[in-house]
Amino acid sequence: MEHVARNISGVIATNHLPHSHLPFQLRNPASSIDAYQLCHRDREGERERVMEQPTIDAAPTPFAPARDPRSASSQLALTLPAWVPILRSSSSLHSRVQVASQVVSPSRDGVDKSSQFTLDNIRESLIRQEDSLIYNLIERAQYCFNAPTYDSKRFQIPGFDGSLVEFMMKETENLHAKVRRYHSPDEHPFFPKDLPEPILPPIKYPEVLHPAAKSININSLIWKMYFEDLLPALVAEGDDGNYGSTAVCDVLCLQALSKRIHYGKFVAEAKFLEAPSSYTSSIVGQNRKALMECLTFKDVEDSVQRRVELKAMTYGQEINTNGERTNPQYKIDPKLMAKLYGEWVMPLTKQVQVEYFLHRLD
Ligand SMILES: C=C(O[C@@H]1C=C(C(=O)O)C=C[C@H]1O)C(=O)O
Repeated sequence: MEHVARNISGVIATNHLPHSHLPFQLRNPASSIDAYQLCHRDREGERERVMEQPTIDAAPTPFAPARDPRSASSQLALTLPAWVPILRSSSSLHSRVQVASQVVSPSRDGVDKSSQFTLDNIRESLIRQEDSLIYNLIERAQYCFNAPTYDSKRFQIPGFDGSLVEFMMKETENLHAKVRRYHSPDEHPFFPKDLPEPILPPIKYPEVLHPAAKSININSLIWKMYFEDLLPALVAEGDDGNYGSTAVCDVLCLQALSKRIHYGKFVAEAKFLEAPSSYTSSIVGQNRKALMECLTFKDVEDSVQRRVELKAMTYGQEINTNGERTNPQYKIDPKLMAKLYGEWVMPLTKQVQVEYFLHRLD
């Protein structure tokens, strides 16, 4: 019970403390899913004690980053949102930008907006998210296309009119909404209509994005791209009967893609803060083409593709206990992974950036 009591005070304390007072010893710029999994793993041994808890505040916070349970001060980190690593101290001193740098002390709403928010830090988070995305796509690639998963007439789901994958996504989002996933500014539902209210109290997020960011959600495009372009290129044709597993994998892939692509909002904000004058006239003139040119860094895109290909090679090989490769076949074609990034992931991320820039001066 003592441990849980500390958690409760952690929740209360972080709601009142400026973020600069929080221990930024977070491990990885983990994605929400990663954070959930890590949190869950960290707490595995404590499950019984946590479940004894009578109050809802005592529940583990899924969208907070993982913490080191041995560190007393890390208790406070429990309620930080998963994307907070982009605000953490960075060893890289290049292109450091202060958000609302005129705010030097915590504002009255208790949020310190002077935390570091740099393009380097955001790019680091995008690099970390590659791991989640590649792993999820590798998992999906073990199954065939499995068309019945996407056929709205194939399964009779009581009270639901749609395909198995739509059902899985909607039910998953309903559940995750209850633990406030979609209150986090880096999370976007595919089916935003009729989501339930969270059962957990709200978290106060630092307001680093322009308020117009809330209205940008391109998940319908991501959904279309995933099923029409990406999936047919990724998996073998045919039907192996694993429709449930297929739908579970699709949900994870779509969520990882959505998070990565909507991170474009943070990328765009950091780019704007670094060089507002480079973007202002294009924003005023609502010039999409000029914005796209200005926000594009070809050298960064090339290195993203190279790294993704190498990661797909590394994660997609079978090795024995001597560290030797046992199968010459990769689980997923590394070149295909680089192509997926080049043709879909990066262009959609840039599309989000353009949408954000267009409203940056509203
Ligand atoms: C995300 C960025 O913006 C653009 C999009 C990229 C991407 O999606 O990986 C990479 C480089 C840029 O052309 C960035 O500059 O890092």
